[in-house]
Amino acid sequence: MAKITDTMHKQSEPLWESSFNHPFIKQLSAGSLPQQTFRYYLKQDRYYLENFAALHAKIADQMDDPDIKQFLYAGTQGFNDSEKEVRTAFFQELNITQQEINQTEIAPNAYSYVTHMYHELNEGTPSRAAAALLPCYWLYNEIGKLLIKAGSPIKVYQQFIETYDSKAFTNATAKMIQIVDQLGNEADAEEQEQMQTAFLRSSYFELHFWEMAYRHEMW
Ligand SMILES: Cc1ncc(C[n+]2csc(CCO)c2C)c(N)n1
Repeated sequence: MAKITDTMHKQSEPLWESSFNHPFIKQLSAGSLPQQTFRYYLKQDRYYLENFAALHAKIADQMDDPDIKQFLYAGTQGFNDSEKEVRTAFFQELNITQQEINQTEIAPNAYSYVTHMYHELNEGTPSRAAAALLPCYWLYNEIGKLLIKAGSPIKVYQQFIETYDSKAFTNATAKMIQIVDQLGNEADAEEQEQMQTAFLRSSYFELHFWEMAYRHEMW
């Protein structure tokens, strides 16, 4: 039987291609991305990351498999220990203060993406929610691998790229793919389709996250 993640990857290909070719990504690599745009991205991403981390634990609570549970709980912990630390360093380098973070109004796409993930868990199933988390790992890992070859002349942009090409992150992505495949195998046909839809929608929101930052999207 074909792996559900292969189907998901294929279905999302046009959206992912648009992410790879988005001016935000192109300019991040070239070093021409305005710092204001990156600052905007980081402030919105803070909201996303906090919810993303919290969701790992909420999904883990509802999983039966002890390995999956452990990986997801570690995801919450890992975010709190490492990803947040990397971002704190970025905030310092770009002079983003706590006050500025507190005053950031959450933009439409960041709000919609987070709401979508909660919807998949609260109105759907833990397997659908896990599928909604996967593009976050997988797309960023593919972007990291694509961009690392050329790198970026701007230090923070280079550090950003390196985070997503790292061995630890590549391993976490592989594990998350394996988890979604296992959950896909255990799901019936209807839930498999819903998992694919959750993945596709997250891929859409990932693409629009770049667009949101690039256009400084507001309500
Ligand atoms: C919108 C958005 N999507 C994906 C990521 C990447 N990301 C966030 S948490 C995490 C798991 C490991 O820490 C990964 C890969 C991001 N930062 N922002």
